[in-house]
Amino acid sequence: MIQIEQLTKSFGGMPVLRGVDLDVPAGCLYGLIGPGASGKSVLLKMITGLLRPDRGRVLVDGKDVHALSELELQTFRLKFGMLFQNNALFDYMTVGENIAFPLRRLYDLGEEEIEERVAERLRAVSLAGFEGRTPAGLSGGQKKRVGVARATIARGEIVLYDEPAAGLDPVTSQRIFDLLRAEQRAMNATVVMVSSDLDRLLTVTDRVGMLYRGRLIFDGTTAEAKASDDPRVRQFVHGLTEGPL
Ligand SMILES: Nc1ncnc2c1ncn2[C@@H]1O[C@H](COP(=O)(O)OP(=O)(O)OP(=O)(O)O)[C@@H](O)[C@H]1O
Repeated sequence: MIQIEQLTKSFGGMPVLRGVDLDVPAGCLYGLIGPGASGKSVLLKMITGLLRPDRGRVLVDGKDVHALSELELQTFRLKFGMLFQNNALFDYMTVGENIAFPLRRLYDLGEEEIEERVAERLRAVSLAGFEGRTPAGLSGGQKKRVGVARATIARGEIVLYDEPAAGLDPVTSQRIFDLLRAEQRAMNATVVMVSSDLDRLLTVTDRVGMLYRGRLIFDGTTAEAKASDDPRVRQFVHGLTEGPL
């Protein structure tokens, strides 16, 4: 599980996180929501140790992430799968090499096993046989699916997704969310997902947290988020133009 305590961060004197406390239970699909520039991506990066807080702690399975040495961090990151906003696929590698990348970096596996696992992941995201293609020749939705395959190939216990469906049509977006949910259930992974596509995000989340002006102003089940009478949460979750935001 992930425990976040009093996480605080400023950039150039501008506070982004002002003492955020948040628990993500093991096996939970947690949706992190909030207006643009409210610190959602910053929070995700802090969970993996990619960005250091000014104050506060991130505990993953009881381990203080930011107290680890660089070497310990490398081992610790084996727990994670990640899909970042821009997919971060390597254009000079084939689809198969992209998906195999975390496996090659993290484990010493034979070529045959790597090939089998890449083929299995491609089947899971409905892109069987795409090993030899290059990312440049794929549609936006296909690139996202390759990103999902890469984020899940190392079978990390924790998977972080930042805007997994940004820029996709509604049908493809829903398919991506359904795929992420199916993957999360199959691996019993702990997932934190940031998405501005609330309608679809809330079809797959167990719990939801809302960041606003540097604070976590809501944390509860998806049903509680939808029924919240906090005017800020209600306005954001229901996409209302009138309200305090
Ligand atoms: N490395 C950095 N250096 C300076 N400022 C940063 C850095 N990373 C993030 N910020 C600032 O922190 C704030 C929060 O950024 P973040 O990317 O976490 O927002 P977000 O909630 O994910 O937004 P969006 O929904 O628009 O992607 C922004 O004002 C951003 O400019």
